[in-house]
Amino acid sequence: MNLPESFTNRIKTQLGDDYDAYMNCLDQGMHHGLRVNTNKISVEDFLKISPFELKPVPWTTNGFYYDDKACTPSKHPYYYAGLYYIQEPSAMAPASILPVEDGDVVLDICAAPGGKSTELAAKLHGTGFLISNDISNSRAKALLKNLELFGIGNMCVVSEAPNKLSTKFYQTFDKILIDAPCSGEGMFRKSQSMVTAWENNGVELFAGLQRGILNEVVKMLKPGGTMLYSTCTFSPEENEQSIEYLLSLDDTLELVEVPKYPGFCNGNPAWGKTENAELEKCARLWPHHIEGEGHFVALIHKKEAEQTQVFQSWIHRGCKPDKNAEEFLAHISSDAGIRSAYIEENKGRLYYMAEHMPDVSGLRMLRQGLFLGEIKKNRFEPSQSLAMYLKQGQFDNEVNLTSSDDRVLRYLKGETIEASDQKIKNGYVLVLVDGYPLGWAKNTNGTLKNKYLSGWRMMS
Ligand SMILES: C[S@@+](CC[C@H](N)C(=O)[O-])C[C@H]1O[C@@H](n2cnc3c(N)ncnc32)[C@H](O)[C@@H]1O
Repeated sequence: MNLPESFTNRIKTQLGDDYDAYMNCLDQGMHHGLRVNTNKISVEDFLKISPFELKPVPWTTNGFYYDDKACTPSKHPYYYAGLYYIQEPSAMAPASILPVEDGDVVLDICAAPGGKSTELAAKLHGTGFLISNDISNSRAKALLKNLELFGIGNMCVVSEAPNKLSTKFYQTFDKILIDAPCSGEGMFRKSQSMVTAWENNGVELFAGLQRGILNEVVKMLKPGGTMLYSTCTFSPEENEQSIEYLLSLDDTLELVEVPKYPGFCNGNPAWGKTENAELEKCARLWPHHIEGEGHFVALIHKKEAEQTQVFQSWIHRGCKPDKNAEEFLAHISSDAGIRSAYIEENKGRLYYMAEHMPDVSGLRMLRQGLFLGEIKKNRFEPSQSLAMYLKQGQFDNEVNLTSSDDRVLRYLKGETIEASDQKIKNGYVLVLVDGYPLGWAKNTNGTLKNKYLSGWRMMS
């Protein structure tokens, strides 16, 4: 691999005797992983139907390695059913280690395209609330798609600068993930373009960006709350030194030991500026010690205080849904948990709001709550996100196809399919693969007109 001398000199000083092992491993192929969406399927059930040969990623309960030469999980219908996320294995560590619990209010501040947000949301089990933010609006669109694909409803996707968020959300969050923009030294095996970007930007630019973000998250974490800082780079300036900077902002912050799975190394106090021995509690994942591209992870707790400010809840105005929407929603069973008191309408679009929804007015917002569908010309058109949110048996008109049925791929490509072999009523039908929803179709006497969201279609 072609690496700039400025990088090899620095990493040689950093690694000492480990340098050769690191350099040798860069000439081997990268590791590929997928992470099961436990919001839709248990790991046990997924392993029963998995068409791929999988090997567990040791630091997660739901992450697995696959051989990219033997299979392409991103092209399988289960991917379109949101049963897993394709994720580099060391990138699975941060969301797995942040101890999200039911009912938590969580912020993922640098979230796009959603690799970690999708796992944080799954860990909430439909309770609490997730705000997923990314400063880049175009990347936030991909983030929204991934959260929708995962069937998440108790979320908000925003695209804001951290200082705008902190004016709104003072001491609001139980958990915060900061997967910081970084120089990406752990991405060199993925693409030579990452090396070029590293040469163009350097580590100082990112160290500055990280400090700007840390200044704001520290205000947003509740006393008693926990945050996790991660990067996919190795430079001390962006890792140990960023954590030293964070600790200097608030003396109620303390480092928590990151679990050290086999191959994980301690953070290195000598790579900081204050020689704070506590930095050993951080974890460094190096590609020559684990099967993954590399990461840095730090877990930080804010000590309890007497007073905490609770976020200003969304005021549920509620609405009486339009007659056509109401008729449609009557076909959804109550165990889907969509209660009419929490439905909001905005310009003909209906949203299901979580019970405890932070007030995000005034923020650049891409989505608040679960988008249910739209009233168009006196008809209600259900959304793709509603289809992904539902589970088998929750809509009263379903077509369940097996993954080997060629109609599944044809459906995902946007074609009309025949279903005269199925006992279904005319009108909207939820199309499933092996019991997992893919999207909507409209049945007329056994012919299913395709209603799969055009932007999500499978390319031929
Ligand atoms: C490492 S990536 C995040 C990857 C993501 N957590 C995932 O797992 O898919 C860093 C992200 O930070 C975003 N970003 C950069 N500066 C930011 C800022 N000041 N505030 C919020 N997001 C920022 C970038 O647009 C980028 O999407």
